[in-house]
Amino acid sequence: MRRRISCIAGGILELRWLRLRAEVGTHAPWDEWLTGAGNRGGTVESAPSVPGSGLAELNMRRSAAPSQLLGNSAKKPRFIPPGNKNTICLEKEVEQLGPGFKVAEGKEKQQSGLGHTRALSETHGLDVSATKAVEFVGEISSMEKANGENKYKAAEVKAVNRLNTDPVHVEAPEVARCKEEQEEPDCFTKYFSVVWCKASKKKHKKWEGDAVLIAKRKSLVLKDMEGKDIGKGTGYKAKDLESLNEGQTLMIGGKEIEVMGVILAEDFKSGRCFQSGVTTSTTVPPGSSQTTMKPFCSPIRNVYKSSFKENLLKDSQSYKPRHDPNAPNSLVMPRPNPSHQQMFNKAGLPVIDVVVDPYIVNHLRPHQKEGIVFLYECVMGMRVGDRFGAILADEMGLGKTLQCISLVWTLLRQGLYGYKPVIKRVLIVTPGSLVKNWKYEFQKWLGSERIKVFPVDQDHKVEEFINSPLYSVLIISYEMLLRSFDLIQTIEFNLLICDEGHRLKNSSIKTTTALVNLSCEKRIILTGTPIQNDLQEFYALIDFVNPGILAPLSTFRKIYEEPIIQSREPSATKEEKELGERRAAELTRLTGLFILRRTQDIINKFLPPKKESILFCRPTALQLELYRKLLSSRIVKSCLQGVLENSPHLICIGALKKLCNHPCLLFKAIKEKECSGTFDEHDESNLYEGLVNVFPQDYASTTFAEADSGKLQVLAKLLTAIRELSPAERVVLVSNYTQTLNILQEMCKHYGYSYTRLDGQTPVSQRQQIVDSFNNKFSPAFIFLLSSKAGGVGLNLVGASHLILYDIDWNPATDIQAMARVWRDGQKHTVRIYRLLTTGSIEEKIYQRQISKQDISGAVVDLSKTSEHIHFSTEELRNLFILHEDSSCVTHDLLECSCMAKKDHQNPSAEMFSMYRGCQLGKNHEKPTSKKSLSMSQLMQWKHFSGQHQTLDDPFLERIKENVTFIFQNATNPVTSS
Ligand SMILES: Nc1ncnc2c1ncn2[C@@H]1O[C@H](COP(=O)(O)OP(=O)(O)OP(=O)(O)O)[C@@H](O)[C@H]1O
Ligand SMILES: [Mg+2]
Repeated sequence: MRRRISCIAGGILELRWLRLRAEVGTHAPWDEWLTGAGNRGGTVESAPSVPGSGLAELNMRRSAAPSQLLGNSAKKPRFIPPGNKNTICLEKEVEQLGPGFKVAEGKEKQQSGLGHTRALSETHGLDVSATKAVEFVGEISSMEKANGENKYKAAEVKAVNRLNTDPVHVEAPEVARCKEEQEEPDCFTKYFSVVWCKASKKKHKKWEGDAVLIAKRKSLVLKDMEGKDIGKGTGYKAKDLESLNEGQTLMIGGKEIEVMGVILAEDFKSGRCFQSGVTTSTTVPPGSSQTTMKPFCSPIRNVYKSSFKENLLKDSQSYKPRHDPNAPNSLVMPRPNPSHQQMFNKAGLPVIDVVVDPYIVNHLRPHQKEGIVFLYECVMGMRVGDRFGAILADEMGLGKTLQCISLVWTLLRQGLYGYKPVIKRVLIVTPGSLVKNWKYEFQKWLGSERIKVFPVDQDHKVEEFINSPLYSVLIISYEMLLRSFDLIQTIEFNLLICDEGHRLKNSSIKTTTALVNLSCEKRIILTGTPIQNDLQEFYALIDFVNPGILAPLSTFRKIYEEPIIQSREPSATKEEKELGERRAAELTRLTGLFILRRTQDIINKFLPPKKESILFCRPTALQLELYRKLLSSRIVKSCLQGVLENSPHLICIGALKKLCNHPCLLFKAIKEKECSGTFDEHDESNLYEGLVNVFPQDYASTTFAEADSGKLQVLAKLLTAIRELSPAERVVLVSNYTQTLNILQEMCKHYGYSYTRLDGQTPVSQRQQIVDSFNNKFSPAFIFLLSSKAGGVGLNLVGASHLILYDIDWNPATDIQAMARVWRDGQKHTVRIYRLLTTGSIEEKIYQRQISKQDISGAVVDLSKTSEHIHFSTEELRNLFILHEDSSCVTHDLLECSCMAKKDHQNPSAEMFSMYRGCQLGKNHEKPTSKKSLSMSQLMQWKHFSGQHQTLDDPFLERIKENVTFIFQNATNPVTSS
């Protein structure tokens, strides 16, 4: 339910925040949570009992190995002696849904209006009226045998006898008919929901999946949730199989299973029992054995009907979580506080520990465990009252996907109050190139038996998801979502995950408005680059996940945006600065309750070494001449005089960037303009005037000419070096431009390098396949050509260990995104990243701007903008439109470092280098904590040297130094040898 705060005046808004603060104040502060103080983050070893709830500690229900139940007969699942008559009825149900089915209906009718005990006694009466407890032999429950089975049986027999004499027991006519049919003992089929794992003697079982067990006469068939046979066995005693009941374990085909509940024949036939979540919902708590007689729909609701409730609460001892909360390394979700219970557990159902499946927990990194707890608290409304949204903004590669998968799996299978799972259906919206990756990750972490997810593509339409009972997770691209929105709207989703969700920063785009209209209140945005633009975009993301939490936009702008922006102006007064900082701090604090961001540093220790080099490439003579000519054009001059109407400066910037990549791109643009024949004063043709004469007479844009571009020369040599020095390693080659990728592709052909390519033109359906086959170690492709704009986000390209960024984007996030594709979990080799910049050109200026903008770290937003939106002052343009021909690195010149004068800084170690006080811009103690948000002062701490030095300790750089004027280099997780 969307709730908007209708505060219009700032004062009211402040009041609202005060209230919010007060609500929030009941929780541990965010930083405390993160650091684990306040006992909130990470593994919760011993969940506190719920004060005032009147509920005792609840026992685990599903995951416990049978051995854990022994020694306390009260905790044991009840042993219900086999009832031949009943099984004959079931057989009828199976065979024809005839009399037996009627029995079920009739019984249901009888039960309604009766109390739990009475209903139970009827069931038992039906089961046992002509029998007594039987021995339980064969493979079944050998562990139970070994641990005082007799006592167990005795208790059960007693219970059964008591039930047999229950005076309220009345036989329905159908029951009598069952009794008559008792004479055919061997003929029955029963269905059970079970969990299974490979047979082992371990105390703490790790169940590997749900399954359906079919018991027919003396044989068993085990089917996974996709309906595939995963185990078979014969030679059991029919009476043992007939009497199978919840909590009992047995072996089948090398697998151990535990029975979770009985499935109606009808549910098996309709396939509903294979539907995700059904195993939980068709299973009733220990102590009740009436499942077989209940219609499928809403069994949980029936179980918790008010007539039952009291009994169940009293019987809370017999409730147990799906997984053992006390098992070593268990990840238990925080218990709700009393106010949460008051709000969300009006029925007073038992509070059950929610425990993440140990199958997945064992793979989780510490930060991922914290992330799962965080997400859980957010979507359960435990962090901010009545809000259920979260933004997981971990830096790239920290495994946001796995954290979400863990959450989804937990919520689909477990309930906090009673057994009803928290969610039933999940919608994951993601960029097209990642749809298959999500499916792959689900499989990677949960195997194929546990859950079936449905990725939408050309061949698999949303209708199929709607019509099939098998799926609980729909994965769809943003584009496809819009196309199928009418259908999507008809599905009730309980959790919405928007991967790379920063695209929702614009609240007026179709995708955002469509998603906002979905009536799903648990919403998660995943993004590695959360706020690329301004505070309004930040607001849009917040408002998407937690509608209304920040008050109306107009108020937000007055209270936050304006003071914060004002405080950053050079002309800001002391008071303005102070106000802006305080507002920013408050905004950070407030939003920090449901935004979690961890930097890549936290997984560095799990990753192999990374070496990052910024290579300043010497421009060719042709590039220099063209560059000069461009700068002397009338259009550039008018820009410098402040004539910026129609954005002529963007045309100039575009031309200079093309030239830096390769002169042929400029040549092509000139020719195209000539052909189009249009002309006006601020037009490109004005810029290109006379330029064509600078090109050689026979110049052709179609021919690949390595010698014309400084960066291309460096690239070609670098690839040759990689091929020779590390023939088994592969390269990702990134550009922001399709035309540049075409040139790089030509170069691959020229050198005979096998390559693969992913850009905006690549059909979405093929993207994951391209990525997968490249990552395969047997892939023949040496190079992966990647358009960072099209496919930079989210991809895992760990098949490569070298990544070359051929050009630079205004937005540092784009480049950081691209660079993170290779140095991530799963990478086995030392990673080498190279950024190519043309010395003295606009590329250096863009780079400087990138890193100086990242200096604004710590503020609530990174105010760097995408190129079209950047506002340039005339002063900035003047700086941008200068060519520094006589510098080997303008960026280094800016650092005012003394090393160039001394010429003795080649190859100092990072530590040694920090001793050169003359090289430090900042003070030593201001060393930044995150290497990711590189600033000018941090750059100073990188190793840096001119390409002229005689020996470089890097064999790859050694090969290219002739074409490189300067190098900055940084190593993370360095090893002693390069
Ligand atoms: N605990 C883990 N152990 C091993 N590998 C992991 C772990 N967590 C994640 N991974 C792997 O790390 C890679 C990166 O994870 P993922 O794609 O989820 O990152 P991300 O946070 O979504 O990054 P991005 O912002 O780039 O999309 C994947 O191949 C994933 O399978
Ligand atoms: Mg991702």
